[in-house]
Amino acid sequence: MGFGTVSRGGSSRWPDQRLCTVEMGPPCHTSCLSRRKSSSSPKIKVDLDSSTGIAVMKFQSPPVNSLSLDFLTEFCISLEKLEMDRSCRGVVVTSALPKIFSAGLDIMEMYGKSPERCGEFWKAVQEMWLKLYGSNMVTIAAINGSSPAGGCLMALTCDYRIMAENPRYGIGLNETQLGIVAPFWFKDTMVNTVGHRTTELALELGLLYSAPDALRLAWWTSWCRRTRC
Ligand SMILES: CC/C=C\C/C=C\C/C=C\C/C=C/C(=O)SCCNC(=O)CCNC(=O)[C@H](O)C(C)(C)COP(=O)(O)OP(=O)(O)OC[C@H]1O[C@@H](n2cnc3c(N)ncnc32)[C@H](O)[C@@H]1OP(=O)(O)O
Repeated sequence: MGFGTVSRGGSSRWPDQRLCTVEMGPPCHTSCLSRRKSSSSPKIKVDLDSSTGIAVMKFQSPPVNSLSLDFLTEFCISLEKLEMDRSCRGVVVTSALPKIFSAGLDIMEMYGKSPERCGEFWKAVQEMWLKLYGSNMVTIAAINGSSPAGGCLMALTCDYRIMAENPRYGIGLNETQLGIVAPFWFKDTMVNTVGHRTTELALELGLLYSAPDALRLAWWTSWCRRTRC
């Protein structure tokens, strides 16, 4: 798989060449296996191949990988652990569930909760964004399912995106369709990737894009024809 370039740098873990390639073929002889480190928390599984320096972080929180306080906390801890592991240079975030990358913020976290709990939740959302955006590692979203709202934010916050081509999968900041306003820093993250005009239209209308449409609008430079990638 090939990925396009973005202007982000300042890390020794970034490859010298600005075009980077990730091979995700079958690993499988013994010496390779011994370089694999796995860890699993209830909602997130991480596999790090120290020989390539690439970790795959899989979301496994049925039914829709919604971003609950627990999910976000596990996400940040997993990312921090990889950040501290000098053998890890890049991380692919993806879903272990069929059809869904992430349904975005867990709606149940925003309903009938105490102000303290709401504050804790919102801080965790911001923490996820800050940690992912500020990561020293190369971050890649392999979007193998629908990715509305907060799920889209997470994908946009990565350095690179690849999306599985399936007409049922949509990605976008569709908050307007839900009657809520995307926070300014959600909007800014989208502007940084696709520019002002596309963002303005997308947010006003609460659009969800298919992979080919998003590709045309420069959300990414590659999409994957398999439904699972
Ligand atoms: C405290 C906070 C303070 C301030 C913040 C204030 C405002 C924040 C403002 C804006 C930012 C908002 C960002 C967001 O991310 S809001 C969430 C937006 N996401 C959605 O609306 C997604 C809605 N879901 C879907 O479109 C579909 O479910 C999906 C395409 C993901 C999957 O479709 P599918 O047909 O496969 O499954 P469903 O039958 O629809 O759902 C299965 C199951 O999952 C539950 N579900 C779905 N989405 C969520 C979610 N985001 N949070 C929690 N639960 C979710 C759904 O209810 C079903 O449950 P059940 O009926 O029990 O089976």
